[in-house]
Amino acid sequence: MVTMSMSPNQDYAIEARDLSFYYGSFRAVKNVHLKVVPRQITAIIGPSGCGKSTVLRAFNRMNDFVPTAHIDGSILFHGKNIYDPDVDPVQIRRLIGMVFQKPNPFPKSIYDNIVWGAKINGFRGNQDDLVEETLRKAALWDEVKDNLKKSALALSGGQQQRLCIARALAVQPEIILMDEPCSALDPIATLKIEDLMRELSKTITIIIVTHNMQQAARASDQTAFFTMDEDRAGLMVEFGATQQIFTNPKDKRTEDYITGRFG
Ligand SMILES: Nc1ncnc2c1ncn2[C@@H]1O[C@H](COP(=O)(O)OP(=O)(O)OP(=O)(O)O)[C@@H](O)[C@H]1O
Repeated sequence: MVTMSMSPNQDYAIEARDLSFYYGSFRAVKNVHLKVVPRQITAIIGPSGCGKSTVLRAFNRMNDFVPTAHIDGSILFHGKNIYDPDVDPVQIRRLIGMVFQKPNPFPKSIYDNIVWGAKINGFRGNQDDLVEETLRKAALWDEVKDNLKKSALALSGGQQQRLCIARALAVQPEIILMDEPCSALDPIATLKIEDLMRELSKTITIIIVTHNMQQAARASDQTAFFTMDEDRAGLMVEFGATQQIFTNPKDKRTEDYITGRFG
């Protein structure tokens, strides 16, 4: 197994280098170069089918579960291509966690949702402390502290999503990938998640796929705009500071998309 320790001067948290992604013979994404800035929130936006989720999942090898999927190019994490044969994907998914569109807590207690993954990953510390600390980080502690043995499925959708974020945090990742994490939530729960993302980004890197352009504009530091080419392959058109992308895009395709003329 490869040990990944942060090199002190690394200017990216993870980097896609000339990444093309295939499902069988279909090239879903082509030639993506993307350097994700550490401890910031990066939003990936673009029209349906342009490969946002595919790229996001490539960042922690979640696509390994799709038998026809394969990549060209590399994804560098601590200077190492995570697709190299000596890299353990389980270790990658511990360091690069994921939160999905629909909250998916385990059908267990709130407490067990937090400690389960941590125990599998060799956690030997005090479980009560881990649960409290993690739920505080996920801005959920005050709402659930008296009901830790209650089923996670009895929580509201927004609370379940914050629990899923807590569950991801419990194994101390460096990066959290979020695939449309608020699409099943109401506006108040959505804002709570965005506040939480802002707080978490002081210490970890967040990459979020969102269809909601206001959310990208409001909640991210960097934005990557993807679109689809004539061959239906997704490509990255533009990447930069969110404010620049939304106020002064360099590419006409970005401008058309963010002003609602396309997509
Ligand atoms: N498991 C799969 N097998 C085959 N093709 C797939 C698979 N998953 C995605 N695709 C195809 O890859 C392309 C990119 O899909 P992807 O879901 O990454 O796009 P997206 O931008 O996230 O779309 P959306 O915004 O609609 O979620 C699409 O053409 C899609 O049909």
